[in-house]
Amino acid sequence: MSTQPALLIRGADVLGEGSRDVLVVDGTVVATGPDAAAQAPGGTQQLHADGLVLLPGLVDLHTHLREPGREDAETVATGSQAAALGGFTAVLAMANTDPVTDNAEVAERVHDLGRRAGYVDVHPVGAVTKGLRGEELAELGLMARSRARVRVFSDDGRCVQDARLMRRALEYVKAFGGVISQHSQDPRLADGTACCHEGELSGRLGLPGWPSVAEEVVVARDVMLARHTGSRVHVAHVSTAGSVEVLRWAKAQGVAVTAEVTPHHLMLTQDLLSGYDPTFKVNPPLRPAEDVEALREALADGTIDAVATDHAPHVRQDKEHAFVDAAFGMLGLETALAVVISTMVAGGRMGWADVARVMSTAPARIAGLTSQGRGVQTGAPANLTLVDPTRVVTVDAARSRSLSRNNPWHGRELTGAVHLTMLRGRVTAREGLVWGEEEQ
Ligand SMILES: NC(=O)N[C@@H](CC(=O)O)C(=O)O
Ligand SMILES: [Zn+2]
Ligand SMILES: [Zn+2]
Repeated sequence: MSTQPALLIRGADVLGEGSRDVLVVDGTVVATGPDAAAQAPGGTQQLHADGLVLLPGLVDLHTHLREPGREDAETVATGSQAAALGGFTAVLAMANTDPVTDNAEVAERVHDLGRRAGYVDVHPVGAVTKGLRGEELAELGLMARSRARVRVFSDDGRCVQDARLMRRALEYVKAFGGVISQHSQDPRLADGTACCHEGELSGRLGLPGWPSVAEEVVVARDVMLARHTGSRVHVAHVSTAGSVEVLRWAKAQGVAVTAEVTPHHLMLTQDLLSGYDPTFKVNPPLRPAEDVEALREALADGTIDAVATDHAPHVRQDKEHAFVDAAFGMLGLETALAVVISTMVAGGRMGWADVARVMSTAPARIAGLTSQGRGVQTGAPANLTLVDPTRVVTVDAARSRSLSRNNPWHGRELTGAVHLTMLRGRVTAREGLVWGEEEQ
């Protein structure tokens, strides 16, 4: 392994708490503060970071990398590049691949592809049930003990509908500190055709309705199963005010439940569907403004623990259909931080320490990652993200590193841009370029 030159980051605003120098040697933060410069060994490179905010590297609990099986939509390498450009140093790769990540062999393959690409730590999520069929449990223990050390399990894309299976899965993963991440959608209340928030709009547009209660009944049930089993449940892509109410109650009872919200559910509303553009078709659907407001409030007050992208790339042929026939999902890795800054920081609802909590520390804790989300402290691995907090960027879908173009942010002005991302001291992305392109 080649050794990295030491790096002194000068004058960055660390978590918004004031400017400090940070010295990185051999992939580790070795000093912060006034004496960092004095400790720098000969040959240390300097990075002038005045006006930039330094955050711990972001961790995404919910990414679809599509490999194996749909390498035309995304690969571990291209998704990892998009992640690094978005300020991430670790991503959890969902199990709805082909073949499904429901055994140790596929999990290790995804893990190793991530290692080889080298832009972010790729942690495979294991399926809860074999083939995502919802019938029998997948090889949870074997995946946990594999080289991939799987801790997060999800049938995402599908809901684990059977309460008995969900109960057994929760009991099983408790033994090794795992967590079940649930795609909360009661398929009897919102089937596979449901694609528009159920209400006046779905009626007017003539689209099959996806009622809020289809999410809320599953969240409520799972909270009770978590309480009963004493195990951990995580609610993926929370989208309604009612789910927030259930979460608030459950947390007050001390139930081990955590939840994530996506950037799109924090900013975009259902009225975008009136043009029938399949770019805005996503599961769960975009909701009314009242839900968006409830989600923002819940993120700010800690009821929702984390922001997760649900980056869901799809090739043109799967998206360019009549709205009802198009695939569900939208891109998110490269824009997530800017959306959080634009919706939560710019208006003063959250500070930088909160951003670090919801996009790094909390997701790392939920996923059981010990070398991520550690903050900017001496002795911690140098997984870091430098942000230009006031730069306004107009999103251009054509410039994305993702192989797919289903980008709901195209043409939007967002505040905040990733300046640099570092994984264990190595620069993985810098000003729109990824590692390897830099030196040319
Ligand atoms: N979110 C989506 O609309 N789609 C996801 C699956 C999922 O997260 O449910 C996908 O895999 O495309
Ligand atoms: Zn889902
Ligand atoms: Zn998903």
